[in-house]
Amino acid sequence: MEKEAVLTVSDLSLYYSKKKALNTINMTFYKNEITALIGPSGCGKSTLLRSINRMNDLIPTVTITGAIDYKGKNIYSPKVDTVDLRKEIGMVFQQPNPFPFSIYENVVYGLRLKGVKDKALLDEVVENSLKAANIWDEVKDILHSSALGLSGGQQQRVCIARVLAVNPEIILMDEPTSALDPISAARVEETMLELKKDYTIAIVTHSMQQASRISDRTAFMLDGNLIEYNDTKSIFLNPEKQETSDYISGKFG
Ligand SMILES: Nc1ncnc2c1ncn2[C@@H]1O[C@H](COP(=O)(O)OP(=O)(O)OP(=O)(O)O)[C@@H](O)[C@H]1O
Repeated sequence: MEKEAVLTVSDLSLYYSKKKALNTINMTFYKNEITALIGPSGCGKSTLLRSINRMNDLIPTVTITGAIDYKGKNIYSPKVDTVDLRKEIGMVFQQPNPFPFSIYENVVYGLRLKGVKDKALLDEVVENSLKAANIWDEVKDILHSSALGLSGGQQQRVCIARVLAVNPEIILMDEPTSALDPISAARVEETMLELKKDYTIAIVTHSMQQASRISDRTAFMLDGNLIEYNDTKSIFLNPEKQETSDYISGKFG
């Protein structure tokens, strides 16, 4: 069955001042899939990921050409409200970044900003988001303790719950497990596999094992170019391009 496209990147180029970091990228992300972006350091993975919810707009030297179509609109159209966009296309970072508040307040942060006051509703969102992020059982009795008291892996799952609480469609994850120990990383990977039933996920990873374990599709990037994009099995078992083959066999990067 044809997969449903959620977001399409068309001829996207991005400069930091004069440095070209993305060169005419074309790719489509599909619903309920995990798409991995791989490639050596500096190839533009994080830049591409951050372009998908316009995080690069926060950098004054950035210029962008091309388009990213989401729900029939170019997200770079001046009419798009980036605050709303970043709720629909949420982001989880490499370093878990909980706010210095309770676990509960971390999860409801986005809803409080929207002015939601209904306690029963907030309680429900907290429970559902923490359950979906695979951490409810560990924190349900300490919801009002500081999130900073949790382990790194638990903090990362609370950050995932914070993203889920505002009901996103797409979750962008920039090396979400690289700061975690292997057991915590495995819990986050399990969480991602659960989440893809309801969400679409794009992940930047340095770990080819991680990409091959959890992603449905993999994009290999080099020097700002998208070299090859295919289902993950094909990329790892039968790459079409020599550069892809060299990278996955560890010849560089
Ligand atoms: N804020 C910035 N200002 C200027 N140049 C930047 C900025 N962010 C990234 N770059 C440059 O753009 C290029 C792509 O960087 P990017 O972080 O997207 O690569 P990456 O593949 O994610 O790397 P890594 O795997 O090391 O995180 C690099 O040459 C980097 O130095």
